[in-house]
Amino acid sequence: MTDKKLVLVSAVALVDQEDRLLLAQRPEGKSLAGLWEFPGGKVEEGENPEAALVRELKEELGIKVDERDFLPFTFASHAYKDFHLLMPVYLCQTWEGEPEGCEGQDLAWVSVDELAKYPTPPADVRLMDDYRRWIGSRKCGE
Ligand SMILES: Nc1nc2c([nH]c(=O)n2[C@H]2C[C@H](O)[C@@H](COP(=O)(O)OP(=O)(O)OP(=O)(O)O)O2)c(=O)[nH]1
Ligand SMILES: [Mg+2]
Repeated sequence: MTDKKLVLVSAVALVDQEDRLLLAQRPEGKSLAGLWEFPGGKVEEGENPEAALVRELKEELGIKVDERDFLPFTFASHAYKDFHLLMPVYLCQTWEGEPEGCEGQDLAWVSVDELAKYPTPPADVRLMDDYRRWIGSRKCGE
């Protein structure tokens, strides 16, 4: 049992044609500042996770995505000190526009070999392993 508040966050593994993953650095002043995360954010009241992600990617990265291009990929269920995070992560390889850090956040397109250089929030450690496995299995199938 837990009395922690459940926080629902939608996030994306945005992967380009060279198999690079887009990571965003959490800005100063926010929790977990400086760590590299999957772009996304909190699902608001009355929103579903896919609609929230479409909105967040427009706000944070300035790109247009179609929720039909979101493939359910993995999720985090992680106990932070003050809340419990539930975060579905979708895979998306199609979008319109060039991602920019619209909220002043730094962005990085990261190949799987470089991933270890980008420290992530604690909840993301296992997700990065899922991503490594996915890229690995794709490369074998080529
Ligand atoms: N977007 C995202 N959030 C993550 C990841 N890993 C992780 O622990 N989180 C946590 C950090 C925050 O506690 C929460 C996301 O909240 P946020 O502050 O970014 O939400 P938001 O974009 O809606 O921003 P705000 O309007 O609330 O400021 O989820 C991740 O990979 N991506
Ligand atoms: Mg966010």
